Amino acid sequence: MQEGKITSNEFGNYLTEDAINDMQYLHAALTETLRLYPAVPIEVKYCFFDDTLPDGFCVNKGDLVSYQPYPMGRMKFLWGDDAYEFRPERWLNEDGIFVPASPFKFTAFQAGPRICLGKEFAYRQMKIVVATLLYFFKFEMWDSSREVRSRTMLTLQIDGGLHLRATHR
Ligand code: HEM
Repeated sequence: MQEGKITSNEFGNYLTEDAINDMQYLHAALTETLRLYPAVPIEVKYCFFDDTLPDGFCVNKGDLVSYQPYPMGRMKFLWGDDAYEFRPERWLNEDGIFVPASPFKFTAFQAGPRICLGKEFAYRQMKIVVATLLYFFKFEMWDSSREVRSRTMLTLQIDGGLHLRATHR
């Protein structure tokens, strides 16, 4: 620990409700990460009865219907020409305040009555962990020439892991 630096326990005291709510850019960066790399990349639903979807498409009992957060997060007609770019600013208004997208467009947490119950809790956890790590450490790729690829399982995983070098700030 460098002289003059606070400890991680002391840093924790700064992570109040207000401080976490004020982390608008971090909220945007986490959302942008989930847009491009949704933890659940592909979802399948089973129809319990015949039904008509909002666009008029008919489904029958026993049909499987899939919605796919991974490709949806990269569709240019949904996100614009820079859909493949990691740009947290797309989520912020001119005052730097996070503006949520419809959960039917940003589907990483699903949407409707069965939307992820832990969504807000997950954001809080992610903000606490990321804010603490970034306060104390700088991260860089262990091998900057390596291309990071994801692997689609039930959840989205990083092929071969993500090897980083962490140095104290
Ligand atoms: C970044 C983190 C998370 C993501 C991306 C995420 C995503 C999702 C998704 C896509 C579903 C729908 C699954 C399905 O029905 O097929 C879901 C459901 C659910 N999640 Fe999360 N989740 C996250 C964190 C959490 C946490 C931390 C909790 C608990 C504290 C949680 C609790 C739940 C529960 C209870 C459901 C079921 C809701 C229902 O079926 O009515 N999630 N989540």
